[in-house]
Amino acid sequence: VLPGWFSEISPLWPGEAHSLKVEKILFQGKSDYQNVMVFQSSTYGKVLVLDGVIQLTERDECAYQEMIAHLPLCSIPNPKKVLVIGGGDGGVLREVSRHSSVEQIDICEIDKMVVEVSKQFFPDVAVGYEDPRVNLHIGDGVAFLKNVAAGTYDAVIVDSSDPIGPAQELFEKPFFDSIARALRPGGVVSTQAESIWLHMHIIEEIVANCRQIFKGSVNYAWTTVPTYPSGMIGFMLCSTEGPAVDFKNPINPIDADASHNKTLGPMKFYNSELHKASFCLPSFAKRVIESK
Ligand SMILES: NCCCN[C@H]1CC[C@H](N)CC1
Repeated sequence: VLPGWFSEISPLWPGEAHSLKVEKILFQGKSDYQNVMVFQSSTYGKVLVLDGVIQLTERDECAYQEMIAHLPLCSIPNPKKVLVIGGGDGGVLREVSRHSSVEQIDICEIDKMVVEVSKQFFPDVAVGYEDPRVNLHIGDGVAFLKNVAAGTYDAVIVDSSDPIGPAQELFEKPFFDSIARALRPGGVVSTQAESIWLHMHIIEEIVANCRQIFKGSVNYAWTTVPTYPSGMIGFMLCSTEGPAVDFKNPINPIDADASHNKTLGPMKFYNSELHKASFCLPSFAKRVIESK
């Protein structure tokens, strides 16, 4: 390791490693599930790292949190009940809370240390927990979904880390089955779906599973996140059988003047044009994803 630099080395992106200059290590701990670290970077603000993998930086977290939340929620009229699996840093909660139609936001995060560390070091991200509609459950998302009554949610957002470690089973078919069961007809799911530059095989398998399970529509969208491997990351956007959902046509714009948007400040990344553009794919990815 170069003095003063953090490099993100992982078997999930062999032969490459994004690096950030480190000013100061702010926290290092080991939870029941993973190593947790926070450092002050020179140019991306504070950085949250789990098992050596960058989860978010203050400078570019907006891209991921806003897109994973607003791509599904702006595609259906009046989302009321939303479930977040993972997302312990609170950033997705912050974005979901911008939707005034939402009445209930359940979140199931397996690692309590992630919640506590985010509240301590990333207050502008963990602000999502301050919304009275939020109900925090600490536990395994797989078990949580087994106890959810069928058809409960309008939207489920799976803000997971990578399929290595605690999040492994959040990429497998039984989990997608349990999401489909928890959604109402025409309900939507948005999941972290890795990078077309690095994980085309993982994406191919996820798309094949989703096509079997989600009989509405199945789409892959993407965004740029400079500090994620390959500088981008994608999402699966799927809907269950029922009222048709056209993810590429954001029918439910965010109520920009809603009171909670005053406390949260304006969005930094998401907008309706970018919503539409995010489903446009390079040919090598289109060939695989749209043929499945
Ligand atoms: N809410 C924080 C986002 C966590 N998402 C993942 C972190 C690890 C990355 N390699 C992929 C995205």
